[in-house]
Amino acid sequence: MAVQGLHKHFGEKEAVAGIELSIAAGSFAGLVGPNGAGKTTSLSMMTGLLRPDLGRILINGVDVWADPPAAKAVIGVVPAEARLFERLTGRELLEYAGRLRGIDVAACRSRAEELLGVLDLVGDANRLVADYSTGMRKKIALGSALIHNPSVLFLDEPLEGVDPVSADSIRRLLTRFVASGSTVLFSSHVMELVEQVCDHVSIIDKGRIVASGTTDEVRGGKTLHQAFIDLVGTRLDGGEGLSWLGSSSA
Ligand SMILES: Nc1ncnc2c1ncn2[C@@H]1O[C@H](COP(=O)(O)OP(=O)(O)OP(=O)(O)O)[C@@H](O)[C@H]1O
Repeated sequence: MAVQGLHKHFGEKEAVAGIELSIAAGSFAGLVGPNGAGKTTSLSMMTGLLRPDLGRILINGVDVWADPPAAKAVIGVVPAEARLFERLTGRELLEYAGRLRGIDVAACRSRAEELLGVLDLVGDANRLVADYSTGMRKKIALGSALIHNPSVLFLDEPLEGVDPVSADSIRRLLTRFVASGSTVLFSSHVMELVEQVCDHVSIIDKGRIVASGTTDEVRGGKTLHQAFIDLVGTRLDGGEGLSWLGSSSA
């Protein structure tokens, strides 16, 4: 997939200021950046949810904003806070997601069972999504985004609020998905995770890509955490102000 000259303003605020990205098929790519850097805005434009002011996004050569149905047919999306059909059970939600994607009933059923198994949700498959925990919601949203076997999967903070066991099942599923030749692009604040799973990393700050390449290139011999701090800078000056904070002051 490729992103060319992507821009977005909200009033005076330039949220995304000319992003260029090129991610090869079969990559496990991470988009990292501080709060407010423009990750969610960029992902929303890439997935056809927010119209760019300028720029193009190409997925398998299809321009997302010139032909949204064709582009959306080959992508899957897991937003940071997925809006799910709360009154369906987990199993029903997966089957429904498959049916919406035009997959026949028998295939939806068998794919849903396999996904429930891999995501460790078999025991909760007949509970309403409204009663799911944060981690279970992330997992069922991921299953719903994968059931049509997309070529590119976009995830916004996929492991936020997810316990280590669920995080591991999500990570394994994504790794398997990428190994089959599909592409993952996800945003995260968790540098250790990105460093561990991603072969491609882009760092975004104030709406601009400040580093992009293989994980080793971007790290440049340091940890990704250190490279990130060096590029983006520390946000809080530890020496100035806050003299009242702490037990030594009255
Ligand atoms: N709908 C909106 N209206 C006005 N400003 C917005 C809107 N959405 C985002 N912004 C602004 O655009 C900038 C980028 O926001 P965005 O949500 O893309 O950042 P982010 O990198 O995803 O941040 P976080 O890591 O905190 O989720 C921020 O300054 C934000 O306040």
